[in-house]
Amino acid sequence: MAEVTPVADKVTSYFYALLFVRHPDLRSLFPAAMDTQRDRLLRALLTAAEHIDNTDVLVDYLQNLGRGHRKYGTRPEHYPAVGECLIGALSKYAAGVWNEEMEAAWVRTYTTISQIMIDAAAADELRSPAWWYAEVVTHELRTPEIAVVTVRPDQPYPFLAGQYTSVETPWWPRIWRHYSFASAPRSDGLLSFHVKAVPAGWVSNALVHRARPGDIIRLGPPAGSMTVDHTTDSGLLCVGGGTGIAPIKALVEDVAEHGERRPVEVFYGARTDHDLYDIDTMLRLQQTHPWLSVRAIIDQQAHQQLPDAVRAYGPWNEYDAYLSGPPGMIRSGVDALRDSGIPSDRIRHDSVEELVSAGN
Ligand SMILES: NC(=O)C1=CN([C@@H]2O[C@H](COP(=O)(O)OP(=O)(O)OC[C@H]3O[C@@H](n4cnc5c(N)ncnc54)[C@H](O)[C@@H]3O)[C@@H](O)[C@H]2O)C=CC1
Repeated sequence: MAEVTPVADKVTSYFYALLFVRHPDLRSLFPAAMDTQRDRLLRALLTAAEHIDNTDVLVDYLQNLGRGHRKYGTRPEHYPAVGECLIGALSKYAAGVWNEEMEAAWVRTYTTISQIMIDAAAADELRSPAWWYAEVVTHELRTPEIAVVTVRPDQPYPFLAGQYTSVETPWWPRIWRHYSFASAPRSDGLLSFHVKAVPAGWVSNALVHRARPGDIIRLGPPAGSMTVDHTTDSGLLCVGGGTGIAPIKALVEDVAEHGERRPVEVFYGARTDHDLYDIDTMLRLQQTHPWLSVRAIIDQQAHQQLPDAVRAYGPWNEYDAYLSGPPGMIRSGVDALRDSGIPSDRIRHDSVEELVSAGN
C-alpha cells in the first residue's frame, strides 16, 4: 500500500480501465460518472490495510461492504474478475517491489476479503431485500440549501437510531450517497433525512432542489455503529455540526423512548445562526425532557469551532460521546474529547472515510 498510495489515482484509473476492457458486461453496474466510485475502491483497500491486525473490526467492515454491494447487483462470480484486474493494476504500479511472494499474498488476501463479502451478502439475502423503494411523502425546505425529506419505504425498514443508509435518486442512476436517519424508528414506518445541497453534489442537489412528494428513491441497507448502548446508564455527550445534528436528534429520541433518565448533553454547531435550521426541534425536545440539555455554538459568535467549545465545558470523563458532522469536525472532535478524558473506545462516530463522499 505504501508503494501505490502516492499514485493512487493512476492505480484506480488503470484498474477500472482493465476491468471494463476485459469484462464490458460489468460496466452497467457502475454509474456513468466514476469520480467518487474511484476514490471508494482505494478507501476500502486502505481501510482493510489499516485494520489488518484487528480481525473483528475488519470482518465487520467487510461484511457490511458485502451486504452493501447487493444493491449494485453484485454477484459472487464478479469477485474473481475484480480480483484479477486489481492485481493487474497493483503489480503494474508497485513493479519495484512486486514479486511472486507478494502476488501470492495479495491473492490470499483478496480471496479472503471476497469470501467474507460473498458470505455476508448470501446470509443477508435470506432476510432482507437488496434495496428498498421509498416514496417521498414530505419535502420541507428549511434554508435555501437544506431540506428535510421524509419517505415511506415499500417494505418494513428495520434500523437503529444513529445509523445511516445509502440513497439513490431517479435522476442519477447508480450514484449512491450516505445519509443518517434523522429520527429513531417510528411507529408509522416513515424515515427522514436532513440534506444539504453542496457544490457539485449530484445526489444532494437532486434531493434538495428537485425531489417532490410522489418521487421514488432507492435505499440501501442500514449501517453504522453510532448507536446508544442501553446496557449502561452513563451520560451521553452528543456533538452535531451542521446537518450532523440529524442522527443526534435520533439518539435523543431513542433515549427518550427507552424511558431512561440519563443526562444527555447536546452541542449543536453551525457557522451562523441562520444555519441552525433544526434548533427549534432541539429546544422543543429540551423542554419535554428534563435530562436533556442543548447548547447552540455558533462559530461567528463563539470565535471558535465546535470541538474547542465542547472541550471548554468539560471534563467529560463520565460520558459516552457521539460525534456527527463534517470530517474535519470529527477528526478534531475526537482529539478534543480524548483531551477531556474520554477513552477512545467510548467515542462513537461514523467512519470518516465514508463521510468524505457522504452527502455530495
Ligand atoms: N453521521 C454523520 O457523521 C453525519 C455527517 N454529516 C456531515 O456533516 C457535514 C455537514 O455539513 P455542514 O452542515 O455544511 O457543516 P458546516 O461545515 O457548516 O460545519 C458545522 C459545524 O462543524 C464545525 N466544523 C466544521 N469544520 C470543522 C473543522 N475542520 N474542525 C472543527 N470543527 C469544524 C463548525 O464549528 C460548525 O459549527 C457534511 O459533511 C455531512 O456529510 C451529516 C449528517 C450525519
